Amino acid sequence: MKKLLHVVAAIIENDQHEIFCALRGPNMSLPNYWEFPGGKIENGETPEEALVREIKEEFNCEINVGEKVEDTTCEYEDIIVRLQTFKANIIGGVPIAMEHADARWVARDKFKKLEFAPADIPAVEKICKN
Ligand SMILES: Nc1nc2c([nH]c(=O)n2[C@H]2C[C@H](O)[C@@H](COP(=O)(O)OP(=O)(O)OP(=O)(O)O)O2)c(=O)[nH]1
Repeated sequence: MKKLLHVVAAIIENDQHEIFCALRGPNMSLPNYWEFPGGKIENGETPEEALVREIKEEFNCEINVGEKVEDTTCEYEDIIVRLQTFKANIIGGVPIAMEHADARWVARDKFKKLEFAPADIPAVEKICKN
């Protein structure tokens, strides 16, 4: 049976209505794809707790997690990934990429230029409609 990875990601919007997006590095799994920042849920964590921890670890800032945006399951050759996305606000610090190759604020009309990871695409489409 394929292993199930449960992953969470944050849709963080600034005052200019741009969304914070991160580029996975060449040595990470799923290399060179853009994603909404987040990561794997650890044992005993709620999705919201995991998201707060991952954003602190990977982008050195504090967030407040808001409403759910999408819940997508994506089947790969070797694993199944369930990605839950939530809206989030920065409540402390300025996000900087500690592990990713790049991270930046992106306007919705520029999303088409970025190659997003497969499980992130339904969330991309949803927020581009709003
Ligand atoms: N956001 C997102 N993550 C995905 C997708 N497909 C996929 O396998 N993943 C995997 C890659 C990572 O293993 C995990 C995201 O968690 P993470 O950001 O904490 O991963 P990581 O780089 O620390 O972990 P890893 O390299 O050790 O696997 O989900 C996808 O389409 N979108």
